[in-house]
Amino acid sequence: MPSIPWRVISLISLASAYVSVSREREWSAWQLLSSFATTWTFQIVCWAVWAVILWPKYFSPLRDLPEPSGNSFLFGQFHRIRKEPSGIPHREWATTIPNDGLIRYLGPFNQERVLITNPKTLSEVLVTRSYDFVKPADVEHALSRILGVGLLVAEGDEHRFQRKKLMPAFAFRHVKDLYPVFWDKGREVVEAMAEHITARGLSSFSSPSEQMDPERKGKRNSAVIEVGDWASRATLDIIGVAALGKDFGAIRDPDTELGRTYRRVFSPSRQAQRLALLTLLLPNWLVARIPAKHNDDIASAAGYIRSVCRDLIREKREKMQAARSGSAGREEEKPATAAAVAAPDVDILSVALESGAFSDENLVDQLMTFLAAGHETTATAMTWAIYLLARQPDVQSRLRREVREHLPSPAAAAKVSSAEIDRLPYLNAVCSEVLRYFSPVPLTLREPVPGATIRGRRIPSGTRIVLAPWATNRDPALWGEDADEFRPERWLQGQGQGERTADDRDHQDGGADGKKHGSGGGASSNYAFLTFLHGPRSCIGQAFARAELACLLASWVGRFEFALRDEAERDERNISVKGGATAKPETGMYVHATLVDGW
Ligand code: HEM
Repeated sequence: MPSIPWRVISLISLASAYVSVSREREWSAWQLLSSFATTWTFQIVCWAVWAVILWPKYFSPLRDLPEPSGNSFLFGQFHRIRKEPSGIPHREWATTIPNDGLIRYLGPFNQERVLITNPKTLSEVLVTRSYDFVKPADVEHALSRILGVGLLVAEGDEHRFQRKKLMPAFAFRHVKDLYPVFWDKGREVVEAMAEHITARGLSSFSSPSEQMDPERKGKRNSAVIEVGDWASRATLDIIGVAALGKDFGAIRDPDTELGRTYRRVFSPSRQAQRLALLTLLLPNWLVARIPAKHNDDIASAAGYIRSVCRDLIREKREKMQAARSGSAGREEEKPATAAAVAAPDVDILSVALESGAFSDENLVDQLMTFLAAGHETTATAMTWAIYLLARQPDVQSRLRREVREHLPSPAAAAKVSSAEIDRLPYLNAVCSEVLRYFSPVPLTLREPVPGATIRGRRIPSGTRIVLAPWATNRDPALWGEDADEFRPERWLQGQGQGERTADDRDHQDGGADGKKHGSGGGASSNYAFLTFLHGPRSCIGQAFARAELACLLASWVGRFEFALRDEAERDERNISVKGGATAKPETGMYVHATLVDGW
């Protein structure tokens, strides 16, 4: 749907109102206003009929594309999209509607969306013409209110510049230094969970005699936990230490001011969703100024986190200057936590500061971006990982055996290096399969710049381009008939046994710089795995996220056995999934966690 030409409509209305009242000998401001309002309303109605009914049905150059049936008159497939988790209808359409890489469907007010379904069209949108497809204006506006113009929001040359300067901080040769940070935080969260489990296990026995009963002793080591909460606390601390050099302390205390403020900014409320819907009708700047609680909250909470980032940058600059001038820094300036000690100045902020390419304010934007992009994504991957392992105990046991055989127990307080994690084939296969099977980001959107084409077909401005990992990652045409099975073994087939070098890692499938795409998992194309996208706008944190997930998963599975609390959830269709930027269980993921001795 072409976007509403607010300015043109308002200008025409003003001109027409002026002409009509100026013919009168005497006229009042009220007459001018009412003439303006009448012309304005008339034009909006004409525009609406054109854009909502005539354009998509009779004039759009996309109207001959295959599309799902059962459109509502004004809302296309919107009711279904709203009712089902993001990506599920797309998965069905991609596999059931014959298509040549493009499927059109209609959204609210018959806005046109184009789902990109095959490797040829994906490669065009993501790699060869990547800069012709930008973030939709409303998405960009919502993000930039909080994040400023960081890497996630920047477009064109600004994006190219930022990406080039930040790449060294996310290249594997730097990420490998962060493995000990990931492992340390894995150890910390495992310890905290173990304490929680033993306390909960005990409290479920009411009398002291019950607590002493040896038959019930085993049960003291078991409790129901909500995986998402623990995962989210662990990944918040990790992104804090690894990106900012600041420990949020969320594992120890989930209710710190910073933690609470962070949740206010980054967890969308119902009101946020309603305001987002309003942007379909009103300009973004106007919606942002509506005096609603959400708008106030966002402004104050984002302001607070930005001020914390500013302080961190200042401290870090001072510390670096002191180090350069030969001073080791005063005792009280030294990092407080074990994790921070393990990572003196390997955090991403330090590397970005060293590059000298960013102003302090732009560095704040980048830090906000890493907090937004790198926290809930990995926490969501952990949540699904534990669910899938609880559902498939054979996979879980095999993984536990591998971990216990090759890695030190968290109790040993030993350091773990990248080489130790990366040489565990089953751990890496399980992580890849989790990321394929339940991609944390179910879908993402783009809009064409004027004149953009896909496979020679002009894509009108305002059309939404939909990239759906939840569809592509499970497409049998790309993965084979077992696409809908969680089968880590697919990543072991034909795997070279040699250890990968830093160069290999930087250029792996969908590599952080998007140069080269090696296929894996037995898929027929490199583009079959869409979790981190591909090309210049692929996830820059891919190597970081994979390493973090592997370390967390290894420490959790080594220490605990997980089993489903609710057997009905064995069928994933019984789990209601919350929409938003990441797709996770709506009411949390509750599992039985039992401490396993001997490690
Ligand atoms: C499993 C975890 C993760 C997943 C599934 C994931 C997925 C993605 C996806 C799909 C995008 C593209 C979004 C779009 O353009 O529409 C993206 C971009 C990005 N991600 Fe990640 N991400 C993960 C972890 C991380 C981490 C840990 C960081 C940082 C430490 C990070 C930083 C970024 C940044 C900065 C971008 C913007 C890149 C650009 O536009 O050049 N991500 N991520």
